[in-house]
Amino acid sequence: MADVSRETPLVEAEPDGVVDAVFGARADLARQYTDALAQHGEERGLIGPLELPRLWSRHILNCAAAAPLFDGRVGDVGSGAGLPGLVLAIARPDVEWVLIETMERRVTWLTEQVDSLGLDNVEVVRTRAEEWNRGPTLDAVTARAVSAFRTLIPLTAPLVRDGGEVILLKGANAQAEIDAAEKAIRRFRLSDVSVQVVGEGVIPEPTRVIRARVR
Ligand SMILES: C[S@@+](CC[C@H](N)C(=O)[O-])C[C@H]1O[C@@H](n2cnc3c(N)ncnc32)[C@H](O)[C@@H]1O
Repeated sequence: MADVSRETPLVEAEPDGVVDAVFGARADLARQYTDALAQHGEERGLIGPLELPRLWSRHILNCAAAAPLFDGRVGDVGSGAGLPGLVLAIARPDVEWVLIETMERRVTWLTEQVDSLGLDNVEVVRTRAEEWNRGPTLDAVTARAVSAFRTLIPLTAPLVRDGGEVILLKGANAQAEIDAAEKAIRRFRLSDVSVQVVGEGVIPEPTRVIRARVR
């Protein structure tokens, strides 16, 4: 008899029509990546089992909703399983993505996914963001679930060119995180710091981002 106590939690069914609406012609690539994460994410230490029943709404679609905000060459600091970087690279093949991740086994996963999805707009770089050695060359940097805005500023702003942006995926506390980051905002010369909600009326859980202009 099967040991039901060790069964994997059910993966969330794809919300009706939303994946096609968000990813368009790239919807099958998004499904391929989501299936891979559902199948291997837990055993490879990329995603907790409690996330599987909300994999589409809380993770994949939540990241994809931010896709229209980016242009040029964009870094994702602490990409982990590929959130948001791989999802964004699927949704926006016209943008170049640099996935910046320090942990070797996560870099291996990201590289495997880039290969199997056939993405030619993604570079995976194994480094700590603090040790990035290409200077302020990116048009924008994003991050999700890495740390509070106050501590993310020194990890992201130095990678961004003059006039570029940090665009960070955040939760309900976004405004409180901005209020707590006053010193770092001044020190790294950020301007136009704001909270924006994207994906309303399209995805089940709209996404909050903190946006700020660098220098
Ligand atoms: C909690 S996970 C979040 C992963 C993913 N962004 C997500 O939303 O699921 C944080 C990731 O950031 C990476 N990380 C933490 N600090 C970092 C740093 N200073 N530079 C690069 N990667 C970092 C960790 O190795 C880990 O993969």
